[in-house]
Amino acid sequence: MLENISTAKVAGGWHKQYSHTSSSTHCSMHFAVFLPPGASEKNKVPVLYWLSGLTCTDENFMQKAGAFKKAAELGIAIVAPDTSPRGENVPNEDSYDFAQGAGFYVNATQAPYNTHFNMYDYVVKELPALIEQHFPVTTKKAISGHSMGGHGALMIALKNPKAYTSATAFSPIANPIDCPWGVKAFTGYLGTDKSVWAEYDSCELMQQAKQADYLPMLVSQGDADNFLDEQLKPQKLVTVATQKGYPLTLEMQAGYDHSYYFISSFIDQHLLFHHQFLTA
Ligand SMILES: N[C@@H](CCC(=O)N[C@@H](CSC=O)C(=O)NCC(=O)O)C(=O)O
Repeated sequence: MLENISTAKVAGGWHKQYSHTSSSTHCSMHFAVFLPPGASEKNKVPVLYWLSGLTCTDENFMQKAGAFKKAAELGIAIVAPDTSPRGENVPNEDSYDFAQGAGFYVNATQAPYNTHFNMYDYVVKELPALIEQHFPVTTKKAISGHSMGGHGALMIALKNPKAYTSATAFSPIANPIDCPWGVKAFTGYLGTDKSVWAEYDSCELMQQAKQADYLPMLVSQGDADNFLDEQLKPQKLVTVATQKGYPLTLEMQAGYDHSYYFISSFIDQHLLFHHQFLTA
């Protein structure tokens, strides 16, 4: 059962927020959807799933990325889930990089997080099924995200290469098993067995990928990003991609930081990148 929370016309289309009870996270979840003008049961449109970063909700991308005009022009719907389960009964911590607002798009195995923190299942299975049931969309899907959400987008595409036409990321946490944000989150959600961590690490997954499962990837990274060297490490993904002949392009952008100012500067390019594969 979907509950509509807000509706606003934008760029000739519609931005809407919903809540629903999730069978994956066992709590109420919020998501936002942008429907381009003309989307209807007779004219279904493909979907870009957007995964946000630490501290975000469904609102950050929709309010700050400036994606609506280009998505409207290209006829692409955008769906932005929250970044974690939330609520009084959901475990939380007094930190910005773990628990609520920081689900890392994994299925937690460790108590007390394993009841609610199943964001992988939510994003990969439950949310697309819900979107395809209730909105005028096709089954063609692409995926993108920022920082923690960039990790989520690349990792989910690598694990489900037939489900997505293409994947892009802004400033992704490219190798979470080897950076402080990732080590903290994976220890808390997945325990200490690093073979389990590897199942959610884009570098490890790309290393295992079969050529028949390769899909086009674009990564944009600002060179003035404070998190670049310690947390993000996109060059490690490029090293694997080069070894494997994987079709990943990393574009370093001079002077840009980690913020939505960067995302809003290049979101049109990412939408155009996905459009060519969503409409092929
Ligand atoms: N300590 C900072 C960190 C929060 C931050 O920078 N969040 C980014 C994503 S970082 C990686 O996942 C973000 O998107 N913030 C929201 C926004 O609208 O900019 C802090 O707590 O501020």
